[in-house]
Amino acid sequence: MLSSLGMDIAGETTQRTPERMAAAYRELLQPREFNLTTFPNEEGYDGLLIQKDIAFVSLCEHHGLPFTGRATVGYLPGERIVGLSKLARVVEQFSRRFQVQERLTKQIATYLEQHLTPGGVGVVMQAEHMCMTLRGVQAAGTTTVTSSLRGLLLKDDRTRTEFFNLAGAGR
Ligand SMILES: Nc1nc2c(ncn2[C@@H]2O[C@H](COP(=O)(O)OP(=O)(O)OP(=O)(O)O)[C@@H](O)[C@H]2O)c(=O)[nH]1
Ligand SMILES: [Zn+2]
Repeated sequence: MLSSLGMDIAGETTQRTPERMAAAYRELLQPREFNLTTFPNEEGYDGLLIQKDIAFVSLCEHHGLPFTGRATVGYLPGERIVGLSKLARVVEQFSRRFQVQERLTKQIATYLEQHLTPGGVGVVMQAEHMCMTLRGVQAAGTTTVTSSLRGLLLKDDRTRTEFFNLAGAGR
């Protein structure tokens, strides 16, 4: 591919470029392993917990180009609470594969719903897709926003409003 694009892959600096490029893509497509550590909700915490601005990098399955942005993940605890770092690890787990943003957003919500059995889950993702900002339509600066809501965050107006207020506050 690089030769056909005009790169001299025999050059001293570029002879390992095909190999480096393959390794770079492998790295982007290889999430780190993790265990979803949970603890009993001993305090009976019944408020929303929201983690904002989790940076992620994914690859668009149409062009193999990155889309990057920030995720906000929240849940309403049931009998167990999750270790805080694990929310960002779940985002990484599903980001580091060929994706579309809609599927990525749903997969994170479904995973937390199934593994935490919480009162509700909410995921909001905003991203820049390089395939539409750097090439193609070249809509520089465009952000795509997706959301997936489960349980009370979907069904209960007050909880949903609180989630979006907290998710939107700050930056
Ligand atoms: N729904 C959705 N579409 C995406 C995502 N990432 C990229 N796309 C779109 O996938 C579409 C692929 O369209 P095609 O017409 O087959 O490809 P293309 O000729 O390269 O299209 P252009 O990008 O418009 O030049 C484009 O409109 C992309 O913007 C995503 O996460 N979700
Ligand atoms: Zn694309």
